[in-house]
Amino acid sequence: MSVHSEIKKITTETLRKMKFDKEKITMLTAYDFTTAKMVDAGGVDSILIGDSAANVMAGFETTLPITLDQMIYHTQCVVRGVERALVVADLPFGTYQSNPEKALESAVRMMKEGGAHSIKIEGGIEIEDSIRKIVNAGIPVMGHLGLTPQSIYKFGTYKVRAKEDAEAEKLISDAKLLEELGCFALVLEKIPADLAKKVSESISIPTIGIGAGPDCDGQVLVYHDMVGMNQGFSPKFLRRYLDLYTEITGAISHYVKDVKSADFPNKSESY
Ligand SMILES: Nc1nc(=O)c2c([nH]1)NC[C@@H]1CN(c3ccc(C(=O)N[C@@H](CCC(=O)O)C(=O)O)cc3)CN21
Ligand SMILES: CC(C)C(=O)C(=O)O
Ligand SMILES: [Mg+2]
Repeated sequence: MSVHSEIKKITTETLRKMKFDKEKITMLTAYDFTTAKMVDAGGVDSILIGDSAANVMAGFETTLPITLDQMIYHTQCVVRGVERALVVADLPFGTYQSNPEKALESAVRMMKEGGAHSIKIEGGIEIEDSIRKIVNAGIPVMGHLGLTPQSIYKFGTYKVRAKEDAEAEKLISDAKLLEELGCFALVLEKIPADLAKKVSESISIPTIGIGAGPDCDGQVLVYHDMVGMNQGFSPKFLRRYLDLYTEITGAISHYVKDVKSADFPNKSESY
């Protein structure tokens, strides 16, 4: 560790303390070095290398096809750009479910090769043994409940989850289980705001919401969605802070026009 480092790095302990102090936690995704530098400089507390990379980086319909090798590559790129934020990397579909040994192996690769500070996996009681195994190896685990996109073929839709009492009860007991298993935080995706509030108040680890209302301990969005690069995705929970799709396509057509008209490059741009 450098003696010159002045930036106070965010740790899982920082997030725990932020919940205790009622300071909201901010999280955004990033998948590459240049974006990670900007997201970190903007002051987010945590950066997620989401398996949403399958969608926004690779153009797949679901998150299922992305591989552990590909997630490790994205994580390596992000880690090189981050100075302050806590880095969380999604383990992709098929690398941790139903096999605790394989789960630990995947998590270790993500830490060792990817350089992540922690990992995130989707599910509750179904993946209890995998979580226990990974936590026992000293790897911080973030849980993910509610809409869990790796199970899209089980549910068939991306509709709001846990609206019925039975599903809400299971979500509450899963959240308590994740806390008991030693997860340091958990994502709550697309569930009723009242339920997210209840969960957030009933556990001591931070909840990070996406489409889970204002009472979570923090919020997460996909970078490409919040800067308006991703025009095709408009769920109600999304707030767009820029319209980069329009900005960037505008700049590109301007460049095309300048080259076609021989305006670019000019004398001062030539040797
Ligand atoms: N670009 C992007 N942003 C995300 O937030 C995201 C991903 N990709 N990929 C992985 C998961 C999938 N997520 C999703 C996917 C769909 C909806 C959603 O609300 N879809 C529809 C409604 C579907 C329905 O009602 O059946 C919508 O309104 O856009 C929300 C979160 C969140 N994650
Ligand atoms: C939407 C967030 C929580 C996620 O899991 C992802 O980006 O993959
Ligand atoms: Mg994900």
